[in-house]
Parts: sequence; structure tokens; C-alpha cells
Amino acid sequence: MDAKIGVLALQGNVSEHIDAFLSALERMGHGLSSEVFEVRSPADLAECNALALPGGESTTISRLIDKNGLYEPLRAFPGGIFATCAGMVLMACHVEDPRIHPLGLIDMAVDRNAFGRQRESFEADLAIDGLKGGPFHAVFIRAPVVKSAGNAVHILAEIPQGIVAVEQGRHLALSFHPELGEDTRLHERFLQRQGIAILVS
Ligand SMILES: NC(=O)CC[C@H](N)C(=O)O
Repeated sequence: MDAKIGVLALQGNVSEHIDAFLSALERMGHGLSSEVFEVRSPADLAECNALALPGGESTTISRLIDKNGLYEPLRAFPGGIFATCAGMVLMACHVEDPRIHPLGLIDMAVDRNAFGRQRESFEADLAIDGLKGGPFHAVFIRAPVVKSAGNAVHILAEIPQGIVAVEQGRHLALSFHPELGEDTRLHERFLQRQGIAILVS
């Protein structure tokens, strides 16, 4: 399957996600046959078979999802969603902030700013379940954590403060920002789960 990856471009770090997906697709041998583009409307969303929900300010992104008529189309989106940071907050079923209208696509409760103001950002080497090639160097910026998750949720990584990487079906949600580094293993894993295989030449 050729990839048509959308990146929700309402607010947040959109271009980094586009670049990271382009380099993951290139590494997998799909560089020429794939597209990665910005999504702002239900019509844009209908064009893609997978979507990235970027980090940014989850209250703002949530308001803009409602304003742009994307709430129901996102809930009904048939493809996988790759969600980072604020995107992870939006994927939850429960968020203790009335300004967030969570999409309810992953059976989890998320704490938006779990690390408080003292620790706005930090980096850690994470063991990620099933990821070959050693630990993943993760950059956390005002990161959320998963406080509880239902049985359908596969927990991929946990630190003392909580769960920081999960998968449910085709969806992947991360507290941290893999799009800011060179390591595309999580993007490749996500694409493989969408049916986009590594091409062997
Ligand atoms: N880097 C980020 O995406 C931070 C997200 C922030 N905690 C929020 O909920 O908006």
C-alpha cells in the first residue's frame, strides 16, 4: 500500500512531523510513491490513510478541531493515528481539563502537564516494548503521562511518573517527540502496522 500521510496542521510542530514521516518512508523504500501533506479540513482528512496529531497546545488544538468541523470526522477516521504530546492528550477518553474535548480513540486517562513547571523538558533513554535496536532517546517537553489505561491498550514504555507510550489497534500515542530526532524507528513501526511494508530491493 502506498502511504498518504496527513499531519493535522491547526497548531503545533507540523513541519517536523512531515519531515520525519518523509524520511521514515524513504528509509522503508516508499519515498517516491508516498505523500505527506497538511490536514486542515474534513476534505483533507478524507484524502489520507494515516494521520499524525502533533504536539503543541492541546487546549488550542481541541478548540480548532471543533471549530473546523473535524471532531466527528476524526472520531470516524478509519486509518491509524500517530499522536505525540498534545496529540496524545487529544486521543484519550478522559482528560481533567474542561477545555479539552478528547477524541476518545484510546481507552486511557491522561494528565496534561504531569511534570509541572519545574521540569518543563528533559530527555531519557526508553526501553520500548518490541522495538529492536536498543533504547529510544526521547525528548519530553511539558509532557503528559497516561494515568490509567484499559485492557485494549498495549503499554509500550513507562517511567516512574507514568506511562509514556501506548498502542491501541492502529493508533500510537507518545508523551515525547520522536519527530525532533533522527531516529525514525517508531514512525517505521507505525507505518508497518498500517500495512506499509519495508521494500527489499
Ligand atoms: N509539547 C506539547 O505538546 C505539550 C502539550 C501540553 N502539555 C498540552 O497539553 O497542551
